[in-house]
Amino acid sequence: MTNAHLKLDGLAKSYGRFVAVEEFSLDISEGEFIAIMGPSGCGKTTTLRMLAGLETANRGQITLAGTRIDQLPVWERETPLVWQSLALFPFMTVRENVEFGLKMRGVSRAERRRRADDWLERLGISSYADRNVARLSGGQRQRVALARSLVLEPKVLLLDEPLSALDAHMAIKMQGELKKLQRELGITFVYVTHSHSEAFSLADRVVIMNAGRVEQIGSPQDIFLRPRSKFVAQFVGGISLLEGRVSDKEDGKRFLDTPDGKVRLAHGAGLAKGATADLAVRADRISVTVEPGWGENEIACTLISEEFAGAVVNLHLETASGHSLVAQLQQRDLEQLDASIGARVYASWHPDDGFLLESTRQSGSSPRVRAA
Ligand SMILES: Nc1ncnc2c1ncn2[C@@H]1O[C@H](COP(=O)(O)OP(=O)(O)OP(=O)(O)O)[C@@H](O)[C@H]1O
Repeated sequence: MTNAHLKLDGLAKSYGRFVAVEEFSLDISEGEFIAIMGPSGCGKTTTLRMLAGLETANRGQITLAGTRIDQLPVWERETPLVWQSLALFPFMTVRENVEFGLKMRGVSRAERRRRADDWLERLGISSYADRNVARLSGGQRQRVALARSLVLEPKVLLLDEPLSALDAHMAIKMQGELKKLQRELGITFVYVTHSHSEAFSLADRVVIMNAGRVEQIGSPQDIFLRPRSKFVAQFVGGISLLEGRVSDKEDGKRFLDTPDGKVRLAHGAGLAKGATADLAVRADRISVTVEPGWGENEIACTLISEEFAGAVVNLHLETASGHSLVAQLQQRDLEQLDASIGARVYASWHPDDGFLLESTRQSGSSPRVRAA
């Protein structure tokens, strides 16, 4: 038994021998905001289309509020999809677009109008009600697309990169509005996006996909602070990875032998001697100095480049073995560092700030084509 509102159980989709989605399982609670992320082609849209009923899964089940829906046609699913190209009817007015779904469901003219006008009002687009949608800005069209789905009072709203056509300013504004709306209505959102900031600021849980598989599901904090695999660490960014072999215990402490020297692992790092492991350290936990001797875990590096990112600056470093590390400094600390590009510097961190990745699967290493 499960009390999941929307349950995806082992969903899989192939096109010929190409595996678009290998196995997707997720229990979603009522009113939860789920974001699905991953590189282009990893299977995000295919997953959403299976939920919407626009694609038939080869395997697996979808259950909504205890009822199996994967056999139902699109119009009986109550899981409308709002997608990037919007697909509004260009020859209709804003109000006609919003009323369309209700008309298809046989709702009376007066009731259609009342409900459509209510949503136009809520989304701040009443003054455009009689305008042709072709004469709206991207942000206005986005609101019409939302109104058109929300007027049907869906249990789940599926959104495929809904803000990708908007400029950065409008996208941020709409992000806030979407989150507010989702909270107020208590509707479950499943939201596909390429934008890290959208996923991490909006979602209750983020799903990271890679080559048709789910790599990690967790709260934004979990994913950001505790990426499970090398792939997720690299995808999320801002994390330095060091490969090595776990060495003998010395004075009760465990070390990792890396090509750039020995580094101490956090207490409780439970790996057997000789095991290979990937150590991850967040960029904001790495200190950079021009003199050695400041930290317990210290690696000599060359300063390769500085990347300004507002109040902070990312320093890209290279170890003697050619490994890349990234350290995030405050502008003030950078001024104090006084090191130019090409200079020898020392990257250090506290052992407790390093964590071992659970899985060492490489990006793109999973076979995606089934044997004939
Ligand atoms: N109808 C189809 N026939 C064959 N292959 C398809 C079909 N639809 C999708 N694919 C392939 O399945 C894979 C997953 O596609 P999907 O659209 O789900 O990716 P995505 O993660 O949403 O990518 P993007 O971020 O670029 O939109 C891709 O390699 C795509 O080319």
